[in-house]
Amino acid sequence: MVKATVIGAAGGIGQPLSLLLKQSTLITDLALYDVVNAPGVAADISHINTPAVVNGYLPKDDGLAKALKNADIVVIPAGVPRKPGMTRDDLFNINAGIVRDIAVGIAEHSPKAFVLVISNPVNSTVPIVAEVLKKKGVFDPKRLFGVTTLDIVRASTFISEAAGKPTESLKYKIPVIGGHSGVTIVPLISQSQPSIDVSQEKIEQLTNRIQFGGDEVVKAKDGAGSATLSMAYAGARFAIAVLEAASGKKLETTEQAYVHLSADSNGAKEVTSVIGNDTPYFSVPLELGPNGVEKILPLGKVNEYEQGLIKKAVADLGGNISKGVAFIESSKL
Ligand SMILES: NC(=O)C1=CN([C@@H]2O[C@H](COP(=O)(O)OP(=O)(O)OC[C@H]3O[C@@H](n4cnc5c(N)ncnc54)[C@H](O)[C@@H]3O)[C@@H](O)[C@H]2O)C=CC1
Ligand SMILES: O=C([O-])CC(=O)C(=O)O
Repeated sequence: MVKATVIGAAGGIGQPLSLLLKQSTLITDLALYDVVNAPGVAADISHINTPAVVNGYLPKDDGLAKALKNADIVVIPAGVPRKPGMTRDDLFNINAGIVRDIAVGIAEHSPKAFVLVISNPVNSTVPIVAEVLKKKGVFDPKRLFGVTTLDIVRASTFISEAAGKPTESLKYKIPVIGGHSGVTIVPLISQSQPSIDVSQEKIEQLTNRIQFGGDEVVKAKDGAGSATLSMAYAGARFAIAVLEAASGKKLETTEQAYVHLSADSNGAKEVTSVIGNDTPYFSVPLELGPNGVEKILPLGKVNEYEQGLIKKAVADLGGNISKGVAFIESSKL
């Protein structure tokens, strides 16, 4: 029996993400929570003839507690998205409090769940969840993930296009490390598998496109929000990978996420030998297993250009992380 809970399930990401999770036969209980319309989304999705039993919850009648109770995995796409001209950090003022309150619910009702944070700014919302769980004495760094899968999905798409092989995008694996906003997103294009043979100028253009891919969608949606469908795809892919690994399956692809490096102190040593000791959180390639992070995998060979990108990412991440930590320090929990 596997219970998956989506918090923010009626939103632009939440609805298609819930739909994709309902397609997974690994999930037997799908709990959909939102401050609006969750029962409607649940009623709709519940008619699909896959195994998961679907229930929708609103805040009334202890809905959050019921949605979270005994969850094995909690996916959080709750909160506001960007409009043109905004950075992800501009979402902090609204989303920090939303994510904090959800984390309090997780600490109380599903402290052993895998927690997947989608709400932006991920660089800060993951530390917020961690600090709440620490305060409540239930933090396990192996089970907390900031979802950065969309960055690796974009990298595969853009790089296969640049290689002239857009129909083979699924084959293209490019590690994307760091955080999840602007220059904190660091694609390691030199490690692309299969490799691509393009000029340094093209590599720099591709790097910029991967770093600012979210802005492309925000601009195209013109005030109607940010990426929702590609994010639902990426979020479902990562959630299902976590569940498959938890069930003992050996995964064929390496997933990545923004984790606290204490999730695997041995693996972290190799990572910090490349990125330094100035950030406790970083998106890294992971081996997932029954308890979540089994291993933080080596970053591999990084060239001088990428080393420069890492330096900028680490510098920016520091402020994002301490802002999240300070928010919980000043919150009454
Ligand atoms: N990690 C990533 O790669 C990505 C993250 N995002 C982020 O995901 C978040 C959600 O984006 P969208 O789905 O487009 O927004 P949306 O506005 O369409 O949906 C958000 C949902 O959250 C709900 N919500 C608000 N407060 C809540 C609370 N306290 N508890 C439960 N639900 C609550 C809303 O009612 C709404 O249904 C945004 O912060 C966005 O920036 C978006 C794309 C990619
Ligand atoms: O750009 C945004 O605000 C949403 C997001 O995180 C992404 O699409 O990567």
